[in-house]
Amino acid sequence: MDLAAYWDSLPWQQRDLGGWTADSLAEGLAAFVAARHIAARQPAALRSLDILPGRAKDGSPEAHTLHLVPGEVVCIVGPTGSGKSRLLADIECLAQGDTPSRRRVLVDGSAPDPQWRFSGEARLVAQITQNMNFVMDLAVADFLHLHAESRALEDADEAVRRVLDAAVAMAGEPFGADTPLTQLSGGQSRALMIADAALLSPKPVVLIDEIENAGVDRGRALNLFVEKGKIVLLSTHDPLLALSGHRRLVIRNGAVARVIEASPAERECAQRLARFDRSLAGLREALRRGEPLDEAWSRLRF
Ligand SMILES: Nc1ncnc2c1ncn2[C@@H]1O[C@H](COP(=O)(O)OP(=O)(O)OP(=O)(O)O)[C@@H](O)[C@H]1O
Repeated sequence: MDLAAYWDSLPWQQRDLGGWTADSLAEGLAAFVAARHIAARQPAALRSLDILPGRAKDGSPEAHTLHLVPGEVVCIVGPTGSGKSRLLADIECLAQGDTPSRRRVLVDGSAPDPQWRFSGEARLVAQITQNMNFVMDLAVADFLHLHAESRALEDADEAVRRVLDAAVAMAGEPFGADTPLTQLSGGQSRALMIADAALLSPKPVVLIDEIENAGVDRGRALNLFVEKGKIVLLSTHDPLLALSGHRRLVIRNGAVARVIEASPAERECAQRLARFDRSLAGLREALRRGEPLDEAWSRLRF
């Protein structure tokens, strides 16, 4: 039953409230409730996320405690099946010793408010995976407008334009405001999700599971999150992407086995690796254009 109908069902004497009509009072109350509800749903500015150690798959204790702060990109590496997605899932649900790993996640140093764990809107975490896709039958700009308006942004048009520009800059193939969401390629969809999560979503933590094959400019995507002060955790098998964070977690047998901070020597190696990667991308492009490999190879400068 809505508020106006409830008010109408009350005895007449109780409705005499100095000039308020049932409708205007119900409207006011509804606005008040909505405002409180929206305020309660907004995650406060996050200062830190701590991941307290749990147990490996064999039950042995995990050795590392992790302290993550806004603007930090943490990469997660490890063999297939080692537990990278489990770690992301623990963060996504703000685990409290109630997942197979028994990890606990603290928000600003304390156990999180249960509503941040269980209400979709109030969650602190946005997640982007290789398998995600849009199912709405809307044009890109209409979707972004809906999101901007639901966030009650003052200049929704400007916000939509910024997300669209960032998404197009990240995607290999350009697309426009009028492109239907369902016609975006995998890479374009991922680019739009990343730009939306970075620039429109209030969620302070972003989890990314394998975006490497999506045709997205990954360096640009990560910078967008860092500029917005998000905490980013990125699980990957791609060596260049694995080296792009401030820290790298090595997962083995279900537990964080090592935490590596990139040394200056490693950063230099990473730059050389990036040059190899560009050469390989050039070869790939030449093959796509139908060039013989030896001709493309002769232009390479390692
Ligand atoms: N600490 C743990 N305790 C118990 N089970 C675990 C633990 N860590 C991971 N697992 C389980 O091991 C299985 C494989 O883990 P997960 O899917 O996270 O691996 P992954 O590293 O993401 O693999 P891939 O690279 O193939 O995606 C899952 O069923 C997961 O729930």
